[in-house]
Amino acid sequence: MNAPLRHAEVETGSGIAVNGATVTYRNGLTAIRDASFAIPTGTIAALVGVNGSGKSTLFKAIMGFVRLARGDITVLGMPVAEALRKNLVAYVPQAEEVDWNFPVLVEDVVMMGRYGHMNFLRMAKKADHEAVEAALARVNMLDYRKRQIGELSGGQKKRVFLARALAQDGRVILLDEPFTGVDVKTEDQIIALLRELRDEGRVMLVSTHNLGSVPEFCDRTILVKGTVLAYGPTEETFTQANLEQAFGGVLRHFMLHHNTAEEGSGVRVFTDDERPLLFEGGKARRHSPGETTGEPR
Ligand SMILES: Nc1ncnc2c1ncn2[C@@H]1O[C@H](COP(=O)(O)OP(=O)(O)OP(=O)(O)O)[C@@H](O)[C@H]1O
Repeated sequence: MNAPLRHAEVETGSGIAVNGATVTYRNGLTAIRDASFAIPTGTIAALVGVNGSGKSTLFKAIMGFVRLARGDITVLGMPVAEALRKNLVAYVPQAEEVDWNFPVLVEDVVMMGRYGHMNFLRMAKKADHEAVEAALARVNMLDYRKRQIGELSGGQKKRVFLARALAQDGRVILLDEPFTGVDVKTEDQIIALLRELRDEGRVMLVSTHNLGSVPEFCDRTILVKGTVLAYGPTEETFTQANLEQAFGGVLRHFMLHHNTAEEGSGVRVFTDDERPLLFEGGKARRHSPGETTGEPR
């Protein structure tokens, strides 16, 4: 019998359930040990941790790219291999994983999301073209459909890969650092889109270094450091104490170097996109636009 999940949740509509997962790479390094978390459908969850903490390894495990030495993962209640066969898992990669010099048009990238729906000849049908068009319209990139992918800005590239996930109609969407290299406006657009997708009952798992945005739009947070340190509703897990455990000195360094001011129980953390994160009584919230920052409250 499997060990019970930490913060045991019995959820109907299970989105992703990772139970005691351990991944050891060929060189003998165990990147993730005994990791457990569960995310229900209709959720945006943040996967938060420092570089090398194992976020990508968890993504790879959910996409079946790496084998589990122990434990198991189910996606929408089925084993990973079955969910992949049914084309249910979509992936939005980090910019660094993509060869931007490869000569391919925006609409061709989005069409790749349809491959799993086509037969082995990969002949696009009317429905496939319609899905590509709808996906590009949804991310406001229809006007760029004939552009070379390498000719786009960082935020536009992200939106094209989001459109690919939409064209695929993935019920579970894994997004690796979706806010790196995008401006605040694009970040807001992406967040708005993720909220719509959540309301459609999809599951989004978002790996991010941008702590500032997490309490704003992620319902759940999973803190990673070689294992899952904590997971659950963001208001319970995204606490100063848990973040310090996950980030160790890095969080303090981050605070020290970003004009943090401590007053009473509130610690202001000025994040890289200039929208500070504020810890009050150990809990985080983001400053609202217009709210004064740096002033005693
Ligand atoms: N193919 C591999 N073979 C051996 N070790 C690996 C491999 N891929 C990753 N690792 C190691 O596993 C650990 C976790 O790496 P992982 O890429 O999952 O971290 P991450 O949290 O995604 O980091 P980042 O934020 O930098 O993307 C690291 O120590 C890394 O060096």
